[in-house]
Formats: sequence, C-alpha cells, structure tokens
Amino acid sequence: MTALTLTGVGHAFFGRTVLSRVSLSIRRGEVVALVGPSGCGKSTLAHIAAGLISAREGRVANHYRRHAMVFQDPRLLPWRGAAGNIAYPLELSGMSRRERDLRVRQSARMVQLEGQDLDKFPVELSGGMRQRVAIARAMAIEPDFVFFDEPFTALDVALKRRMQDLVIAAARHNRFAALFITHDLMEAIRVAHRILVMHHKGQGLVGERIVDGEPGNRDDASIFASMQAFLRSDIAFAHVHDVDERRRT
Ligand SMILES: Nc1ncnc2c1ncn2[C@@H]1O[C@H](COP(=O)(O)OP(=O)(O)OP(=O)(O)O)[C@@H](O)[C@H]1O
Repeated sequence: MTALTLTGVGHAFFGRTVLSRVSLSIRRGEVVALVGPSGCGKSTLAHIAAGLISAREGRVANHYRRHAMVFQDPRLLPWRGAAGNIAYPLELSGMSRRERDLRVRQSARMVQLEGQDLDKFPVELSGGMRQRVAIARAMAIEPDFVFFDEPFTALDVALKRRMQDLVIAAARHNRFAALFITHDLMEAIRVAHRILVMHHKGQGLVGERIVDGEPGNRDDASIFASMQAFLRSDIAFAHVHDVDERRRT
C-alpha cells in the first residue's frame, strides 16, 4: 500500500533547474530518509510532495489522509504558550475544547513535555523544548504521513539523539509514514527503514539502501558499521556529507 508516489518530478526557480526526473515511492508506515548535500533540492522536493509548491514537471500522488510537517525552525507562535501552539491546528479544524485538551496532553506526553512546560511561551523554552512542541503539534493532528525537513540539524549531538528517539517511538506508536530529510547519514540510518540519496544537483535519485533491522532496534555499533559500509561500497553516498551548495552554480 503506497502512501506517496512522485513520478518524474522536476522544478525550476526563475528559469534555473533545481530538480529533474525525481521518482520515488513511500509505503504506508514506512520512514524513508532522503539524504544529499546542501542545496541539492531536498526541501524543494518535500515542498512539492506536500503540495506547498507545484512541480513544473511530473506527478505527485498522495494516498494518505492527513500530513504534518516538522521543519528545522520550530515555527511556533510567540504569543501562545506551548499548549496553545500544540492546540492551534486543532482549533483551526473546529475541534471541541474538551477533545483538544485531551489531544494536547496525549501528544505532549509522547514527546515528554512536562506539565509546567506546557504553560511556557516559546521564548522561555530551550531549542530542544521548542522542537518538542513542534513535534507534538504535528502529532496532535494524528497524521498518517509526516514530512521532516532537517528537524534536528541545529541541535547538539546528545539532544539530536533524544529527538531522533522520540520520532522513532512516535512513528511506531502512530504508524505514520514519513519522508525524513537530512544530510546526516548517521541520523538517516538511525531513524529510517530505507535511505534514498539525491544527486548533488537534484538530477534524480542516485542511490537507495534498505537499512537492516527496525528503527529503534539498531545499536550504535551497527549504525556506525552501516554508515562505513555505505560510504565505502556505494559511490552514491560519497557526496552526502558535502555541504558546499555553491557547487551547484
Ligand atoms: N524560493 C526559492 N527561490 C529561488 N531559489 C530557491 C528557492 N528555494 C530554493 N532555491 C534554490 O534551489 C536549490 C535547492 O534548494 P533546497 O533548499 O531545496 O536544497 P536542500 O537540498 O534542501 O538544501 P539544504 O540541505 O541546504 O537545506 C538551491 O540552489 C536554492 O538556492
């Protein structure tokens, strides 16, 4: 059962091609990481897949009911507390106060937000806490598909791991499918069932790997060994850690 299919997707900004011939398919409940160097077009692809921008070429077929998005910047409303931010999309959907409060509590618990933190405004929360609120807000609408666009890039290593574990647990618990964009191969191997590698100039996908085992059941040694193996044995992975987007021009 497919959740999302892109066929021959291409895009250009102001006449400059940034994506071409990208095709991919994600099954229900499957977490797929999309890796590639900075500037190769990963975010543009996610925006097209989520319907935020229209592709110049190709087709997008969504078979999910409801999607949520989590970005690197948590994008919280500064004048609302954490609970108010989580509740916001539920309010827009017209949900009753009682049901909303229940959903807010459930999704806050999922990302381990404590009672007192729920009253704090974004400015009073740490970067990690703000990102937890953003994840809880995404989970509150009970999505069956989630777009993660480099959600943890700005966080330190220990916090990043904790946040990855939250996503893994939430994906398991809520059984959503996801497209998880990152340029951190280690992160991709931790969170995903499958990894897709994008061409460094957005010209299609150049590699694909199924990661052994289930997300959450892989130990650090096996994650590190997988990363070494991918980097050594597959030329497609060689440019994943390149971060000079100027190479595009
Ligand atoms: N709104 C826009 N207008 C013009 N050019 C854009 C726009 N958005 C992205 N681009 C360009 O398209 C290319 C792909 O950008 P995109 O953000 O999709 O890459 P990315 O792989 O997600 O990069 P990063 O990993 O650094 O976030 C880049 O050259 C970028 O400058």
